[in-house]
Amino acid sequence: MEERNNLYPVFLKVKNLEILIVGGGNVAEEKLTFLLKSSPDAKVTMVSPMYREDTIALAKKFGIEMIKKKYRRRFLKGKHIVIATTDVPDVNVQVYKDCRKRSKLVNVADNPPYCDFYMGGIVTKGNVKVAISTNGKSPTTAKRLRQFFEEVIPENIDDLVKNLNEYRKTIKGDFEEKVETLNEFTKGLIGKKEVEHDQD
Ligand SMILES: C[C@@]1(CC(=O)O)C2=NC(=C\c3[nH]c(c(CCC(=O)O)c3CC(=O)O)Cc3[nH]c(c(CC(=O)O)c3CCC(=O)O)/C=C3\N/C(=C\2)[C@@H](CCC(=O)O)[C@]3(C)CC(=O)O)/[C@H]1CCC(=O)O
Ligand SMILES: NC(=O)c1ccc[n+]([C@@H]2O[C@H](COP(=O)([O-])OP(=O)(O)OC[C@H]3O[C@@H](n4cnc5c(N)ncnc54)[C@H](O)[C@@H]3O)[C@@H](O)[C@H]2O)c1
Repeated sequence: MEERNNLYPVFLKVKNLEILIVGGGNVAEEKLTFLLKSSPDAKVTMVSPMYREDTIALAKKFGIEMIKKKYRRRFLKGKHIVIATTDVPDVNVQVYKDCRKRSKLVNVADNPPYCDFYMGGIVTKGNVKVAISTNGKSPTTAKRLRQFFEEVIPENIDDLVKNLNEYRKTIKGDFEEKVETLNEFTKGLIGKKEVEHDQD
């Protein structure tokens, strides 16, 4: 069987979730930067005895709580998602074990066997978001694809979404009729006159 990405993507309301980042170095800063780029309203706490200057500035800007201590199990309390980024492999593995034991989602950054989930390449255009994964095989490809889609997805894609959202409210009929009307109306968008499987 050919290899295939079986990961299931979800779009988390991180505004309502508690995220903990363990560590405050380069990797922590990279993960935090991309998290906040996608989701500036994410609720994040960091725990680390040392932070980079730029990380402190970023944390201040986005209201992120910073605890200046070494990781302890008790810092997991109330957290839903945990990202471990320290330069001490044993600490990262301990975070992983502590989280698994408590059924918390955990990602040891850049360490696929110790990840319940992977961070993705993310493109946001208004209400539209595209997330990219290479199944952990090539983060560089995820980054390049992200850059590609940032270029090709038109800035005004959000106008279309908003217009269709308004139009959708005005359509009469039952659910099936509405679906049919919306599908008919948007056929041209994918550049084909005939769409064979309209529900796909
Ligand atoms: C997408 C992105 C999101 C983010 O970080 O938020 C992300 N990595 C990014 C960049 C990036 N990371 C690395 C490089 C250097 C080039 C290289 O080494 O390849 C570059 C590129 C660069 O910086 O140019 C180093 C690296 N990363 C991982 C490993 C281990 C391994 O591959 O085995 C190593 C080697 C460590 C070592 O050598 O020791 C692993 C993971 N990195 C992932 C995500 C997950 C898989 C995502 C997927 O399924 O594709 C996964 C599995 C786990 C995770 O961390 O979640 C972000 C781009 C964001 C953007 O630009 O939009
Ligand atoms: N820098 C990179 O781009 C890169 C790329 C691939 C892999 N890595 C690996 O990832 C790891 C982290 O790299 P980095 O560049 O972020 O390191 P770093 O030295 O910049 O940061 C490590 C951070 O972990 C914190 N830390 C150490 N012990 C801790 C503990 N007990 N509890 C909480 N925090 C603790 C430190 O205070 C520091 O903030 C390293 O093992 C490195 O080899 C780094």
